[in-house]
Amino acid sequence: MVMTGRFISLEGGEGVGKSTQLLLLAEALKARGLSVVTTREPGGTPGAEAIRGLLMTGAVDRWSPRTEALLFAAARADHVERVIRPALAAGSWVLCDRFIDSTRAYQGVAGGLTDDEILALHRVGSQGLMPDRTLVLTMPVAAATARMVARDGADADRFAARSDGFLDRVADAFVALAAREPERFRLVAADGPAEAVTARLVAALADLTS
Ligand SMILES: Nc1ncnc2c1ncn2[C@@H]1O[C@H](COP(=O)(O)OP(=O)(O)O)[C@@H](O)[C@H]1O
Ligand SMILES: Cc1cn([C@H]2C[C@H](O)[C@@H](COP(=O)(O)OP(=O)(O)O)O2)c(=O)[nH]c1=O
Repeated sequence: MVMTGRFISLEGGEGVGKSTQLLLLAEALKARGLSVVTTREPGGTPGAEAIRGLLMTGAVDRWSPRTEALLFAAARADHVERVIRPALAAGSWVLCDRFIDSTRAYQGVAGGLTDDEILALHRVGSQGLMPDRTLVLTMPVAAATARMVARDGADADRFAARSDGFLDRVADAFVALAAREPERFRLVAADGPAEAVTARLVAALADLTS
């Protein structure tokens, strides 16, 4: 009998180190003999990557938060159906760079939709699939923005043009979501060397790996 895998999402604002840590955490889990699939949102399938292209390019006001929420939900539905559920069913752990809590933070708390509206879209699109553990990387917005500017330079996407106030609301939203669901969430400090952050993330999964 194949054991069902665990579904882990990595969350936090831009530049906190999610993409970096996704790869390092995958290596750490593989070293423990686990089968690991890494993926990201928006994206993870050809269809969802096409929707990502619509979301990430163009003027900041190209889409309203309500339309964005629908596009993210549609991309997520394809990703869940074609990649995440099959991988979990096959016994793999799935590490996902952002998931539903990004929609709750960006389009919800910062964008003005209610949490109920976003969770309703998630029920329709993805049958309400929730991660087993959500790891939120936390660091001051200014420090994360500095990392992001160093990474992207002139290639910044639509979302990178958001005001500091918007990014502060996003960061606060993740902390508030974590406080409401302490079983699922862990807040993990994102400062210091990458290897130190990975060790904190592994520790935050200890109850799932034992
Ligand atoms: N622990 C760290 N210390 C210093 N720089 C880091 C660290 N982790 C990631 N970076 C760098 O910061 C930038 C943003 O990291 P990235 O993983 O792309 O973040 P995110 O996916 O959250 O936007 C990248 O240039 C990355 O190399
Ligand atoms: C998944 C998701 C992402 N986003 C935003 C957050 C990011 O600004 C952008 C793309 O995410 P991402 O590629 O992870 O950007 P970064 O590496 O800079 O963190 O999309 C939402 O607004 N809602 C969502 O549901």
